[in-house]
Amino acid sequence: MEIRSTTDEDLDVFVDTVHAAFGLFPETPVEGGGLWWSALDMDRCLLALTADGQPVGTAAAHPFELTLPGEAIVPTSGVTAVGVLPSHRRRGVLGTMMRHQLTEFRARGEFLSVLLASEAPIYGRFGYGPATYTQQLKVPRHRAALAAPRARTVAGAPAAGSDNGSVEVLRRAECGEILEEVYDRYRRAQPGALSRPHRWWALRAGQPPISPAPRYVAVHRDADGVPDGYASYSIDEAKTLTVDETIATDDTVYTALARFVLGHDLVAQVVFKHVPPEHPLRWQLADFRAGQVSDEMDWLYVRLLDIPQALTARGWFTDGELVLDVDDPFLGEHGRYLLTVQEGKADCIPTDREPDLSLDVRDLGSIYLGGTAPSTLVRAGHVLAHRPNAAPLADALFRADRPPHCLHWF
Ligand SMILES: CC(=O)SCCNC(=O)CCNC(=O)[C@H](O)C(C)(C)COP(=O)(O)OP(=O)(O)OC[C@H]1O[C@@H](n2cnc3c(N)ncnc32)[C@H](O)[C@@H]1OP(=O)(O)O
Repeated sequence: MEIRSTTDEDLDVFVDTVHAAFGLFPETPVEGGGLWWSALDMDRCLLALTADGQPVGTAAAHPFELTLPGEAIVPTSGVTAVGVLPSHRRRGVLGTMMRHQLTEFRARGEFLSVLLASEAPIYGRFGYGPATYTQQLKVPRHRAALAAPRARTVAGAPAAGSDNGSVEVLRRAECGEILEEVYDRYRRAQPGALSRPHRWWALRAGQPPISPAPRYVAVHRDADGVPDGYASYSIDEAKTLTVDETIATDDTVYTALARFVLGHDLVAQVVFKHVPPEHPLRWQLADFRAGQVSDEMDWLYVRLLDIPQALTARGWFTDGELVLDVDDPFLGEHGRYLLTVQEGKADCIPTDREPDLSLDVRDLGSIYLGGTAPSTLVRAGHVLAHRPNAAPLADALFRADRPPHCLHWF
């Protein structure tokens, strides 16, 4: 089995092979782009070939930036387009491609990698753990009233800022660069969010609202007219208004956009796709049970490649000290680290002190962004706590400024 990097000349073979692996036929290119694979960087793709040169496997990586807790922005490779022909499965082709990729990422100086998994059991063995989660929120319109915010200042005035902005509805094709600019501001402050490289928007490569699919977009502007949020949506024959994504640079803007779609005439229900866990919108509904949560699922998987670098890159919100004993069976590595957090910054050095927690690198990937509590993995039997207060201390340390969330599909 040979694994080799591709060039632009390999695009057709790559696209045919990955589609055959998924049992699909490649779509016919359309003018104006819109095809997911048009955004691939061919010099970051791999082909697996048999001894007689037949392509049987594919893997690709997008160069993204990932926002970590504390608004730290780091480069990462987003693994995608992984496929092995049905005729060549379970012979180790994927394992060989994964090893090749991880070596390449490290050679580029990257200390973590991410992906979205087609099936949850595939990637744990390669050191990837689910790290962000997403869910749908459905609200019947007749139960969609928002409660008045209860928080008051000491002087008794409402504490929540009122929205001084405005909402304008545009067709997707009329939005110009507004969505790209607003998304970029949003993702820089949202832990777990990925950058969307300009070429994705230019090529219309991705899911709505990036793709050319027809959409209306409610664009929110601040008091000075500067766009600071949007909700891209469509309404079907069953009178369901489905919001592809609600992107807001702060909570007041999110509330204004939610209020707008929830108040839309001639609509029976509103479905918000991709709501982050613990999002305040459910609490804002006057009728808590009006918000029906469904389709909760894992989204971004994280794989650490350099543990001290990764742990010192993110922001921290509680001081403390923890010894982590980390096993990386796929890469055949093992390390014990003393993590010391002081005033928002971490130091992470090798140690031979007794460990507080012993864990697999995939589980460290799951807790890294603050979206999975270490104590949950202790209770699940995956992480071993060596003393009673190790898990609560780890929970407090790893918790992020807000739950990580990613809604970029790749
Ligand atoms: C990030 C993305 O692109 S997600 C898209 C992933 N691709 C797909 O789902 C397309 C359809 N599936 C496929 O193309 C293939 O089945 C792949 C790519 C998932 C796996 O490729 P293979 O070459 O068969 O995997 P490989 O032989 O290296 O398997 C390595 C191990 O993973 C296991 N494994 C592989 N696929 C799966 C799966 N879908 N579910 C559970 N375990 C799996 C194998 O059993 C093997 O375990 P072992 O080492 O204990 O024996």
